[in-house]
Amino acid sequence: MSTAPALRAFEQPAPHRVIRNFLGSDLIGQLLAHAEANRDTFRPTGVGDRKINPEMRVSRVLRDFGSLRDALEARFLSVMDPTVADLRLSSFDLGRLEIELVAHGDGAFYRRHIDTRTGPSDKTTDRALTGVHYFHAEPKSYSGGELRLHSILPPEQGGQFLDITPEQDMLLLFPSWAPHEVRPVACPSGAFRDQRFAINCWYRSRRTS
Ligand SMILES: O=C(O)CCC(=O)C(=O)O
Ligand SMILES: [Fe+2]
Repeated sequence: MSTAPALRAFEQPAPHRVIRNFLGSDLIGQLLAHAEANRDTFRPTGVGDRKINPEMRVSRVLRDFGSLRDALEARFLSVMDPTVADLRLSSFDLGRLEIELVAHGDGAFYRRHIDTRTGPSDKTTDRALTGVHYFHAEPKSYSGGELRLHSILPPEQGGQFLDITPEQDMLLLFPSWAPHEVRPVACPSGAFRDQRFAINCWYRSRRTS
């Protein structure tokens, strides 16, 4: 099928940016310890207003970062403006950061979605920019779990995708409207500490009307 030139951008995966060595090994160590100490507090993740839907999403989430929250928020905030410029996104007025820690164990996944539609409803802000920061215990003991970044157009209409493999201490940023998915994870040991950990950070834009 031939696509009108104006639609070609919709065949490409959305713009994205990768920042390596984002938090440093000290903070990674503290995050792993925090995750392990709170392993029983992780809850099944939901979609939309936290509705659990195991056809769509399987993983567990912790929203309490304890004493690590301030350092994490400062770090995520520091890359917002350069990322908006780098990805040529429309600038927005930050309402708040939404952060959570997600553990994907053996068989976990998240099917294709856009983050502007899957978050909790909030009358004053909307998710504008998504950051996903990956970390894991060494040696890395899971495989799969690639972040698949899709184009706006589906594959039947010429849409393409790109798989990004999570690396230790890597931050991936993309616009929250970009369709994406988490490919299934294999974590054969079954140990909690071997799971695929990711901090989701949504930069929420204040609504103007
Ligand atoms: O863990 C990831 O790579 C992305 C997770 C995600 O898409 C989400 O929680 O909305
Ligand atoms: Fe997402």
